[in-house]
Amino acid sequence: MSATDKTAGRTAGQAGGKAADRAGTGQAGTGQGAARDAAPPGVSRRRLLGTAGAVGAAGLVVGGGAGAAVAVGTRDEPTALTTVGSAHVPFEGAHQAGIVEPAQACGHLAAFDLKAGADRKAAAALLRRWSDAVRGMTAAGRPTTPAAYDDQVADDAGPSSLTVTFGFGRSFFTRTGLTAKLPTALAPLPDFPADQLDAKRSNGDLWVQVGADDALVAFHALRVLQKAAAGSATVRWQMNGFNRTPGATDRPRTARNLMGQIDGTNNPKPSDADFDKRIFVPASGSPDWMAGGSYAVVRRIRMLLDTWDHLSVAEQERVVGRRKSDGAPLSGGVETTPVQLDKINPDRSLAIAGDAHIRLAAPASNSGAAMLRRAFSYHDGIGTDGTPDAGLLFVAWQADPMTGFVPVQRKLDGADGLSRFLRHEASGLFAVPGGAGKGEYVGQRLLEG
Ligand SMILES: C=CC1=C(C)c2cc3[nH]c(cc4nc(cc5[nH]c(cc1n2)c(C)c5CCC(=O)O)C(CCC(=O)O)=C4C)c(C)c3C=C
Ligand SMILES: [Fe+2]
Repeated sequence: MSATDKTAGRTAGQAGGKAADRAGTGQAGTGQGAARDAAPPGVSRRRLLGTAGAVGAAGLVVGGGAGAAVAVGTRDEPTALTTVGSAHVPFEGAHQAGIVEPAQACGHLAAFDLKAGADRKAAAALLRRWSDAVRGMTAAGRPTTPAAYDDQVADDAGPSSLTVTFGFGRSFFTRTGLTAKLPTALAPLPDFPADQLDAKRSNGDLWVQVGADDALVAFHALRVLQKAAAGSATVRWQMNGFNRTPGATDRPRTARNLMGQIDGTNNPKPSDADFDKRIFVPASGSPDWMAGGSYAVVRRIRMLLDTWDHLSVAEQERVVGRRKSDGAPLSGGVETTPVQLDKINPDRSLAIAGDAHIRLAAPASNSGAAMLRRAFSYHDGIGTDGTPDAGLLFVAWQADPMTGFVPVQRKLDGADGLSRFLRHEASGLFAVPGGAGKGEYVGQRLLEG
């Protein structure tokens, strides 16, 4: 089976409805793990054993004898990539890649500012260079990188589900004289009283989200973008994140965050009737260049882990409203059981506490407001206060932040039980246009329309 074949299987396994030219939300049962974890039918036993390290080598002796081990080590023929390396996500599509696909194991978020004098034409040329480079790097088979940018860091790997997603910050429109095309939905986020934001690590003219299931592939992609930006834009900030490695769990499971909670369960699903409406700007939407696009709210949320870890598991569960072991709501059932916010315990207390995170964040508590959360964890060592500088690179996707992130964060800010253990340290809002068609670059309708 070729890399493309495997990808076709992966995509079909994830497709859950209308939005699903690329689908899956990192939820248990959406098929992400099924595709990533499945025994790779086209991968030879030779390859499996040859890459399995010490454990594999031991297995080899038991299963195939020492002679087979020698054969693996000495035969000089190309071997198939595992499914992790060969899985690829198409660059072209109605929506940009990196929104509905499950969050990969490695992620980089970066904002770039245009250099003084870089105008609309320079920005268009940059987006063209970036799109062409990403088109090559995400392709099936052996990814290609424009020779001028290539450092060969990702040479031996496949695309590894690489996605690169581009967005425009509010300042981009002033810098390029495109204020007539500024979306209303890109109005600055309101000040949330509990925020402790660092302006230098917030916002920016252009935003890039890189995700891949291999750390070298993700690094390489960001490095290529940075080189392609030379002369036009410089990095304003960069944040590096991670998730669990595909195949690390016994079956597809929803991710855990650094507080140990199962996080992502009640995300909108591509199979939901209103998924597209909630997450993507419709074809008839305004401005027209945002058709098929989405708005990304990015928050670097530090977790006060030393304080959090002092709570008992029962206290931690009360704060969130879900069981830590399996993510089941405290109103009963299993992880996927709908939450019953009005459930009363025998002692007449609320099963989901009045200030529980899932009560205050639920669409039912926010006039239906919903967003697609697709986060990476981060760990930047120990902070100056001696505690882990770790938390969540929270990325929320929605058709309009005013019917997604904003009302929910207004409700949560300093008020839900979880906010006592969090600190919002950086923030950004970006307009992410629809995907590029064949031969197009991302943002072409904005920059040439
Ligand atoms: C403004 C939006 C949100 C912020 C900021 C946010 C931060 C945040 N959340 C967790 C952990 C969990 N969140 C969970 C559910 C959940 N969170 C939000 C919104 C924000 N979270 C929503 C809309 C929901 C779904 C609510 C529902 O409909 O039930 C959960 C439970 C599992 C799940 O459904 O995903 C956890 C756990 C952290 C750690 C965090 C900041 C670091
Ligand atoms: Fe949350």
